[in-house]
Amino acid sequence: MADLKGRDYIETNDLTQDELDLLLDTTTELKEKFHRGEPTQLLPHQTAFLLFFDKSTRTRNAFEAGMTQLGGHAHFLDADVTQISHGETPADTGKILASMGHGICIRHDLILDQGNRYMREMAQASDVPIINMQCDVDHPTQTLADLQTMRELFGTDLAGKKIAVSWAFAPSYAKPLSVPQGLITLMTRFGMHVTLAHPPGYNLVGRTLEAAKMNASASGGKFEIVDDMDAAFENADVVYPKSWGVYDLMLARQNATTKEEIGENQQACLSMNAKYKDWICDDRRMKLAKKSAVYMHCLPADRGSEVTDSVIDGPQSVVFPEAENRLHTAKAIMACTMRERPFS
Ligand SMILES: CC(=O)N[C@@H](CCCN)C(=O)O
Ligand SMILES: NC(=O)OP(=O)(O)O
Repeated sequence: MADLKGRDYIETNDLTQDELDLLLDTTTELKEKFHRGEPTQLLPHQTAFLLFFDKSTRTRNAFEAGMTQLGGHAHFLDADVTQISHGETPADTGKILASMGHGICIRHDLILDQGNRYMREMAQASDVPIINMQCDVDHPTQTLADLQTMRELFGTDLAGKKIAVSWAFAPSYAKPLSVPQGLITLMTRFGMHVTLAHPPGYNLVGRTLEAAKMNASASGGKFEIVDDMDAAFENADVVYPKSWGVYDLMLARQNATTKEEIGENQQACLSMNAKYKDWICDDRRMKLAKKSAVYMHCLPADRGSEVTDSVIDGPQSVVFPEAENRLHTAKAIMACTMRERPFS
């Protein structure tokens, strides 16, 4: 029987199918108890440290409220006001926090090739679970909530259901790749037909594409990449359009040293995005998907760019139940990694 006690949750691909099922079943149990008003104090007197290098609304509050509901305490840490900003290493920081609490949750998503590495280095050195609240590679607490939401809508057998994970226009510089990468990696585990759509140049990182291909072939699902948002939406059960950045331009920006270089890079990103302003999820595109299709987004969404108000506020949108599921999945991940299996 699967048991995640003491384990890290850094990428969904680190877990077996049984382990993912344990997290989903625990989520359902915790959610039902929450709605019945029953206590779920599975982690009394435990502390989870929440270390944020970047901003958050949903994730921080899901983990803080979630830990209260589990009977423990979530301690918020802004990386900028810790000694990390003076160069203290992930190994040292991890050892110290592990000696004082029971789990360390980290968001470190905006710097390519750093967030995932930071979490892996801390995990090597610390003997409490490390939970990834979004890194440069994956956003596994988001995608688990997305999977939970789909299971609630379509039943636990998602085999053959089509999800369109599409790039969408945003007037901002560059959003992380972790959400689309996490989605194609996880949804292909469940036999889903995953279509990734993006304009030329907006490629995801190779190892996540490889993982999606392998997962699809192992589960009997499908994984394809197209450069046409309409084609991706055709006959979809779920549409998940969101913006992300151009990897090479994001990397160039990280390496830029002068104000001029940064300015030029930013301009290049904005003008590249602007070529694809018509990549918006609107009522016309929703009609290409199945009548029963749902619109999903991790939020925050760029209204008027990624999606029209009529779609995100319309009858096919499930973004608010999806966001609520961040709470119940966060509790399940903490409860399953910070103690033995909670419900038999
Ligand atoms: C603006 C920004 O960094 N957005 C992030 C955070 C939202 C997490 N789902 C993103 O779109 O990936
Ligand atoms: N979806 C998500 O991760 O939201 P936050 O950035 O607000 O945490």
